[in-house]
Amino acid sequence: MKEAGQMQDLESAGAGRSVSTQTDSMIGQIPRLSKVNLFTLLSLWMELFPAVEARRQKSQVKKTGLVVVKNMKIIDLHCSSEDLHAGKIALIKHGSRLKNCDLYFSRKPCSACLKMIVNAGVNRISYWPADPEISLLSEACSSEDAKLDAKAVERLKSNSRAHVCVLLQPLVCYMMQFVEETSYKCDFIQKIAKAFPDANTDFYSECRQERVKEYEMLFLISNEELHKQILMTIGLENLCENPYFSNLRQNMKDLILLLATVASSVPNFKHYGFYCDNPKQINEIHNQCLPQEIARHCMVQARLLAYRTEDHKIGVGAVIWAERKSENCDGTGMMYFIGCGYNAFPVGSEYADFPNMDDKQKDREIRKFRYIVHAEQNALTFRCQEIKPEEKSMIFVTKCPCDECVPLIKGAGIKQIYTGDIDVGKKKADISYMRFGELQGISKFTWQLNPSGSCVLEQNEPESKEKSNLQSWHMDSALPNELNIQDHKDGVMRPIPLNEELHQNKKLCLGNH
Ligand SMILES: O=c1ccn([C@H]2C[C@H](O)[C@@H](COP(=O)(O)OP(=O)(O)OP(=O)(O)O)O2)c(=O)[nH]1
Repeated sequence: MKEAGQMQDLESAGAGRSVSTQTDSMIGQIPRLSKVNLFTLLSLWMELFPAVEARRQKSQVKKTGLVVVKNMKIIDLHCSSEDLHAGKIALIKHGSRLKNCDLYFSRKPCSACLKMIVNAGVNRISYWPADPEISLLSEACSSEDAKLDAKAVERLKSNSRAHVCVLLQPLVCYMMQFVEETSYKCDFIQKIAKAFPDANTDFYSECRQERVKEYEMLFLISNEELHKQILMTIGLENLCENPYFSNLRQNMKDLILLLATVASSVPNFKHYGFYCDNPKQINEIHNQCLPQEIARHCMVQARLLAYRTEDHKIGVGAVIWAERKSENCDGTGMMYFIGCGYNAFPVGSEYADFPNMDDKQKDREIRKFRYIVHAEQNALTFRCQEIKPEEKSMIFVTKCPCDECVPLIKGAGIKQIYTGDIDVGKKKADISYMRFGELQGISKFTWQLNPSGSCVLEQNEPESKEKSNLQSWHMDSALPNELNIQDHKDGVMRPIPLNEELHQNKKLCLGNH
């Protein structure tokens, strides 16, 4: 089997650890997402980065997400824009620094991208085995150009030093169950569940189901025969036979389900979102909240990272982004990636090198707190870009930053924190969360009901669908009966009566991808 054989264990390759896959993927009691699957999931998720411009709907070129990895560390996240494919964006951004990098694409890249990235000396190109970037689906299927492109890609592949392959690993035992449980239990869902105890619909399951459907449409070819045809055209004929084909589809379905589950844990529900408690702050430009869809998108990235934790009790993920003053060539608009991390013991350590008990343990020497590196600390340490003081930089953390991390975030010059506030004000034996509440000089956006719109929301109102216009900035300073939407393009404030908005948004929304 040419490519299925490449579904190998990559954990130890470059990861600096000699532990076996099973030990590594089952730290203590909780299952762990493999790095390869994390990169793949993030590439799919980047394809869904909320569009800042009109999508290429009619074009045969599909939007593509891309994760750039060096030494098994994520160094950038991209998504194609109106003008540029993801591979070309990576080339523009990194040039020959792509040498020896591994690239994870949400679709097999077209020949125009492939020839450049191969030429830059990349080490490996992994892609999701469904419809490629130059689509072979629908009427376009018969397009001569699409088939020619697929052939050219094969030729480039066979003559290149880079390894062009499909890397999908089966999830470890109980991974899916664990992701389902932790997603449901996470702060974002629980806060809503507590506020609406009588809600007669299980909004979380509804969210999840809708997302599963949506992502299956996008990332899985429902007709198996058509899928086989596409695999044959893109040089994966060896995967068309069973059991390889059914295994491949099962792995794809599992990853789609996992992505949908994590994505629904930061739901687009009523007027819940990341809001600032201090309305005075938001008039300053550096303090203005991101569009909620983008904030949720980045928080889901952080939540995915948390499934790589080495703490057997709680996973924490953090991702840092910044906003340039002008448009970027990337499909992420003005946003660009700075770094990411999760809570883990120091790099190079082996499982069992360090104590891992929590503060309920009487013996202080065997507690984890002096050894585990926090998600924010890893994101700052392994960042691949400088944090520029003149730019709006922001960190998304799945858990409220603790007292050890708050001064680090501030000292690094990060302007905004997006997080939950479940532990705020808590003082535990070895870790406390007192400083976040008192923190000044950084805007804090915590998960809550929009403070300016909450007064008119009734418990049994239809769920609200957020406006998908990402060129609008939601402003917290709205009058009680209306939400002010600022058109970011022309700077004009356009008030939308809340009633009208609710009327437009009857259906529970799972995001507007
Ligand atoms: O800003 C932070 C705070 C904590 N952590 C990580 C470090 C450690 O791995 C875990 C500790 O979390 P918690 O405070 O919830 O302690 P616990 O002992 O795991 O849980 P609890 O005492 O709530 O039962 O979270 C971070 O990554 N960033």
